[in-house]
Amino acid sequence: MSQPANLSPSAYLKDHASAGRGVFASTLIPPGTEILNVTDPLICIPDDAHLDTCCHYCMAEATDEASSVNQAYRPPVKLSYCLGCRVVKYCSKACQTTDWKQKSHKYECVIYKAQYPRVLPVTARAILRMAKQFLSETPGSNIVGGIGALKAHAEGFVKVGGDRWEMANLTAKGAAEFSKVSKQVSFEPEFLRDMYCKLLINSATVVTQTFDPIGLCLAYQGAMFNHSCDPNAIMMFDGRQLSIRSLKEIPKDAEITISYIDNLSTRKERKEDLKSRYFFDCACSLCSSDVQPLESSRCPKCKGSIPSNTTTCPNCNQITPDDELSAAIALAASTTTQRTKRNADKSPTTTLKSLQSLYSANLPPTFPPIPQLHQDLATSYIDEANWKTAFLHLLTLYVKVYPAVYATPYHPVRVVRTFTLAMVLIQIAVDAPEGLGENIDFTKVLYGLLTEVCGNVEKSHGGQSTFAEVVRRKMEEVKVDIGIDSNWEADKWMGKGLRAIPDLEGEVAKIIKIVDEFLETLKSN
Ligand SMILES: C[S@@+](CC[C@H](N)C(=O)[O-])C[C@H]1O[C@@H](n2cnc3c(N)ncnc32)[C@H](O)[C@@H]1O
Repeated sequence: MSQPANLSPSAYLKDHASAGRGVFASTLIPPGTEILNVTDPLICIPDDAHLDTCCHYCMAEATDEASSVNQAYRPPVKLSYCLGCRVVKYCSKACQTTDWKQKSHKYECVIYKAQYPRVLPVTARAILRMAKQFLSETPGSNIVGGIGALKAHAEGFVKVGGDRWEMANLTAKGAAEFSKVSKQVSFEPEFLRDMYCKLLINSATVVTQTFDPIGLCLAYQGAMFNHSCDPNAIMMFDGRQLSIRSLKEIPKDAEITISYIDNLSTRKERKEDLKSRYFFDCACSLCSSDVQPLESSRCPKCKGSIPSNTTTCPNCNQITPDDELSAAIALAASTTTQRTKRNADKSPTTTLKSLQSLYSANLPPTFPPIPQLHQDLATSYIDEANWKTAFLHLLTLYVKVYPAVYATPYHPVRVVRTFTLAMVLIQIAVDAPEGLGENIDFTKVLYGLLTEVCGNVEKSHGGQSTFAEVVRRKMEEVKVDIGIDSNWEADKWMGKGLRAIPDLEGEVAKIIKIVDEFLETLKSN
C-alpha cells in the first residue's frame, strides 16, 4: 500500500482486519511525538459562523474576535473582504493570492458573487472546492488518488435515509446549480453528492489552539486514521496546519487511533453517535469493557466511587437502589439530549439549573454531561467577565475531572484548560482578589499553574507551536510582574502539577476545600 508522504517514518498504512485502512506504528512511539504533519490540507475553510472573522486561507482570527488566549501574543490581524465576492476575507495579499491560485477561489469567486447576499453553507462551499481540485488534477496525482480512496458510505447514507440523505441531495443539487455560472466547469449533482458523503465521513472540525471550533478541514492523509474512544493520538491544528500527535506510548505495530467524537460521553451516546455519523459499530477497548470509568456513580453513604457495572459500593458495601440510580442516569441522558439540540436554551441560568439537578441526583463531577456543563458555564462567565464564578467552574474541572478523564498531564485539552485557569486567576488577582474562600496565595498558585503548562507544552502541542510561544511569553511576563523569588525554585517541578510542588501543599489543600464547598452549594440549591 503506498504510504502518504507526510506520515512520519514511525508510522505505516495498512489494511485493517475490520475497519478498512488504518495507520500503525512501525516502531515504539513515545508520547508527544508528531506522527503526521499536513501544512496544506486539501480543504481548510472557515465555518459559517467564522467567515467574517477568520482568514479564508490561513485561518487567522481577526484580533478583536480571537479569544483572549489566542489574541494574547501575536501581531494584530486585520481582515479585508475579497472585492470580487465580498463573502470571504483575508489577512494578507499573500493569503489571498495563494487561495486564488492554488485553492480555487478563482473558481468559487463568481459563484459566491452570483449568490450574494446569500452565502453558501460550509458543506456546499467545501464540496465545490473538493470537486474543482479533483477535476483540475491529472489522473494518478496524489489529490485524485487521495480523494478517490476516501470512504463514502453512500449505501449507508441511502439506507439511513431521512434528514441526512435529504441534506446530501439538497446540498449537491444546490451546489451543482450554483456551479453553472462558472465559465470554467460545472458539476452534476450525483458527482457532488459523492463528494458530500466523502466530506462528511472524512472531514474534521478545525479548532484553534485552545480547541474552539472555527472551520472544516479535509486532509486525505489525516482521514486514514481510525477511531477509538480511548485513543492513543489526537488531531490538532495550528492555523491551517494539521498534525496528529501521540497521547501515550504506542507499541510497535499497534494501531494509531484518534477520536472522532466527544469522548466525555457515555458508552451508549458514543456508540449511537459513531453509528449514525460514521456507519460503524465501535468495538474499541473502552466500548468492549464492562467498566465505564466516566459512568461510575457516587455512594450516598461514604461518597466513594461505585463502578458502572454494579450498584454495591466496594468501599462500604452500601447498595444503591436500582431505581434511584436509573433515575439519575436517565436525568443525565436527557440533559445531554437537551444540551445538544440545535435550538437549546444555552443561557447560564438554564445550564446552572441542569448542573444543580445532576449534583442533587448524587452524580459525581465526571458523569457526562457534568464536565461539559461546567465548561459551558465557564465559557459564558468568561464572556461576561465574571471571573470568580468562571474560576470556580474551571477549578472544579481542574481538581475533580481532568486527572480522571485525561490520564496524562500533557493531554493537550488538559494543558489548554489549565492555561485558561491561570489566565482567569490573573484577572481575579488584578480585579478583586478578596472573597474567594480562604485567601489563596495567588502568586504561588499562578506560578505553579504556569510551570505545569510550560513543562507539558512541548509534549502536548510541540515546542514550535503558536500555543507554546504564547505560554512561554506569558510565563516570562508573570515572572517579571510578580518578581519571582529566586529562592523559590518552582522551575524544578516544571510540568509535574500543583500537587507535586512542596511549597504549594497548603495552597492545594485550600483549593480542594474551595471546590468541595462549591460542589456542596451546587448540590443543595
Ligand atoms: C475517516 S475514515 C478512516 C479510514 C478508513 N478506515 C479508510 O479505509 O479510509 C472513517 C471510516 O473508517 C471506518 N472506521 C474508523 N474507525 C473504525 C473503528 N474503530 N471500527 C470500525 N470501523 C472504523 C468507518 O468505516 C468510518 O466511517
